[in-house]
Amino acid sequence: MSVATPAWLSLDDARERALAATPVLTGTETVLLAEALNRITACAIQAPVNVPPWDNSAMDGYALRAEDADLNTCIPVSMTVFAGDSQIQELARGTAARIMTGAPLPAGADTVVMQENVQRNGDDIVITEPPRQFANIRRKGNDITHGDTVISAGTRLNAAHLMLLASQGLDTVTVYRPLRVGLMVTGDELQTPGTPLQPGHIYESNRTGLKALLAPLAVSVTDYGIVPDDKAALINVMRRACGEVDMLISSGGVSVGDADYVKEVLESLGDVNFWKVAVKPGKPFAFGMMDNTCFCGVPGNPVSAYVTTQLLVRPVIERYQGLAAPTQPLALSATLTTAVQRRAGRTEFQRAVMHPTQGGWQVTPLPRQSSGVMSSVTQANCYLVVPAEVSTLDAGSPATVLPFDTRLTPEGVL
Ligand SMILES: Nc1nc2c(c(=O)[nH]1)N[C@H]1C(S)=C(S)[C@@H](COP(=O)(O)OP(=O)(O)OC[C@H]3O[C@@H](n4cnc5c(N)ncnc54)[C@H](O)[C@@H]3O)O[C@H]1N2
Ligand code: MOO
Repeated sequence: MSVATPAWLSLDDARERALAATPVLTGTETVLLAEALNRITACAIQAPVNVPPWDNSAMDGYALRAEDADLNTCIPVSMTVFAGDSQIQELARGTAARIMTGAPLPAGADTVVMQENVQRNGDDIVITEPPRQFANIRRKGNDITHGDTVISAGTRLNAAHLMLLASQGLDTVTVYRPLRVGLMVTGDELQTPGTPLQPGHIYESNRTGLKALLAPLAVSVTDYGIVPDDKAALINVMRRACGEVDMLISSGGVSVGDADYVKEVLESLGDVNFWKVAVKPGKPFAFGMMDNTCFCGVPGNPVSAYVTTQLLVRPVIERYQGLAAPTQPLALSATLTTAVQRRAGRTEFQRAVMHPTQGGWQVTPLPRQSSGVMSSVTQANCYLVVPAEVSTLDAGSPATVLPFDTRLTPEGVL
């Protein structure tokens, strides 16, 4: 008897299909560096100046000609140079200049001896360690040379990029305009936090989590609120979003229940590119286009919404924003402390705790993996990835883990 294969895309295929259908922003704007963190450069940036702009000292000490630096010989100190000094005289032959870190190197000097390697006797110095030519000198353009491409187009600007742009004397940068992302959740049972809970209701938490996941991506979010399980209401909000945002993320109502209308409404307003992905949690994820607005329908179960936003929505946002190279989660190998038994078929992202040992990382999946159990996401510090075709992983076998962060919460969160 043949077994029908489910019409689900693999996670990789789903991601590829979503990325292939996603447009790239064209609008750009010039913003102050102070407002540019996490924005994406719209063009390559060439260095307007050399860094450093001139040869300068890397140490507090004495600048001189290396050939004059005979050990145990008294060398007169003929001048002093501070950082910020200009119009510096040439260094007289056979003499040294007292020099501070960052001060321009006087013409003629070709080495700096740090003051710890010098004895100062009144107006003279005696060198106790022989200096190499060009030691302790930061050469003009050594860090960045005028005209170099310092940042390429499609780069998400981090703190280091902003520092580098500032070192170039720039106070603005041209970036893609913010991606306009709409967020809606659907469900008659959903109630805004901060109000007394009504019978049959639960507190709505997905918008809070998704907004936080989107925050580092520097998108501009329009909150379309809680939409009832009602086709007309969904059509109304989704049609409005079409004219207002580049991308709409909806949560809930995307499975097969009698009040799950999201996919049907997407079909009526645009095209469903795919629905259902072989991923756990997150199977009923839907992707499509409504005119030029990209649509991502994440499942309502909180963990499913959270995980699919990380796995599928984030790459789509990055592509749409103009990021040149999509980001990849850091994947490490860890040894399983306990066996994993499960039904094969979907790539599974289990909430787990990883910790360092002398032999490398170990990983322990958390006991509660239901997609409604958000508390285990807060207790985990990584996902344990179980490949789609695998039903058993033995204790002691290697497994792939995706740390939530580069700084892990220590063991003890359990
Ligand atoms: N017969 C089947 N039933 C279900 C299937 C299936 O294949 N066959 N798939 C299950 C899977 S897997 C998932 S995931 C869920 C997803 O369903 P929906 O996207 O339609 O989500 P809802 O039914 O609207 O909600 C599910 C669950 O999550 C709660 N929820 C929804 N939104 C929020 C929110 N914003 N904040 C907090 N909690 C939320 C909701 O109350 C439900 O308990 O379908 C399975 N069913
Ligand atoms: O795909 Mo669902 O997220 O397993 O509950």
